[in-house]
Amino acid sequence: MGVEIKVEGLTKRFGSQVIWNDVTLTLPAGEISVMLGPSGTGKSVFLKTLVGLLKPDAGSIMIQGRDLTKLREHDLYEIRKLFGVLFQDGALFGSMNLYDNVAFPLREHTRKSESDIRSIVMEKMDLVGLSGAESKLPGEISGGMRKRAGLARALVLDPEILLIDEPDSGLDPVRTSYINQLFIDLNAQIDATFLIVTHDINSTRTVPDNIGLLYHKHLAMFGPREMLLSSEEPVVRQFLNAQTIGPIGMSEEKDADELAAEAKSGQELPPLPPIPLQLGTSDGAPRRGERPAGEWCREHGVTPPPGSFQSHNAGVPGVRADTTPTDTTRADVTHSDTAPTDATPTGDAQADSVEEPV
Ligand SMILES: Nc1ncnc2c1ncn2[C@@H]1O[C@H](COP(=O)(O)OP(=O)(O)OP(=O)(O)O)[C@@H](O)[C@H]1O
Repeated sequence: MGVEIKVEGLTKRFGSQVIWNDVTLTLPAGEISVMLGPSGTGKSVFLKTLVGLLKPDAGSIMIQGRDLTKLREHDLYEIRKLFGVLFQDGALFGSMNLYDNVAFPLREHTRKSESDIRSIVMEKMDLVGLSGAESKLPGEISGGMRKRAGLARALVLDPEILLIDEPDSGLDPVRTSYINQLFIDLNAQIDATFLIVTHDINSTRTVPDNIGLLYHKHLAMFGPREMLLSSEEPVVRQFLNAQTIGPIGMSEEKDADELAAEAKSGQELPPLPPIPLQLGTSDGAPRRGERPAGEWCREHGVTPPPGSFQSHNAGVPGVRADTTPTDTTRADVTHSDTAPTDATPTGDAQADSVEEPV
């Protein structure tokens, strides 16, 4: 069913180096959240802290009424079973074929028979579109397939929480779209709480229910996707729109001289781009975290940037162009020469996507 994770006042240091300070956020049960941040701001450290691999210096992580930071090794071991983790490279054992890699957590952490293990492994391999690749070694397959094998392995213990570190690193844009679709479909099917770390702005704008931004040793903002995509806060605005103008510099914060020079030259951040529709499931099944397009903006009296929530994404698998309040349907489709005219995807579309050899 997915469980809520409530983080309060979390601080992590390595020696005298503060990684982040006083991080407070709630990952809502069953929703997809994305964590962003410039390189080195401690996103991976945050994931490792959530799963109990690193101890924070202060703060709490509440899951099912228990503070994970205070648990003893045995209880921590138990609570870790709620988590599935997908590391950047899939973290597969190079000498084991995919079947054995995916079966590994079941053999390590359960007493299931080999025939039960077989049916679980085959089900998860199928879920990520890797049926038929069981006997391949990690070195014989592409980076995208390794990520999906890592995902299958993260799923075998039926996690309530899925932590995913840079699923799109090293993937081309098409493969990134397939894996994004897979996350949306998986979230609808297993209803777990997802936290994805990514640098991919397009994925961030279209996939999650919530977005967080770590910057300069603190959490700059965390909240619903529409809140961050309509935010005028300079750091959030600069990062989510991939701009050089703004407080974030090449190596961290710009200094006062750099900002003054920028202001003097009259450089300003461009207007906010339209908020795109959120990616839907391939078969149109609803997800728990899904909200009607524009709902957050309406409820909070925020005027979204012009052109928001229109069907520019018609033809993208899973995007239901016909359900949006400001939908102007095909007139808005700017790529009508390449996009299929029927924007309503079918179950087959999903099957095609997961069978694609990535
Ligand atoms: N075990 C460790 N011991 C000491 N320092 C560490 C350790 N793990 C991470 N760090 C430091 O913590 C900081 C944050 O690292 P982290 O990998 O979490 O950043 P990130 O935001 O995920 O970066 P990227 O986007 O480049 O992957 C870095 O300065 C890193 O060197």
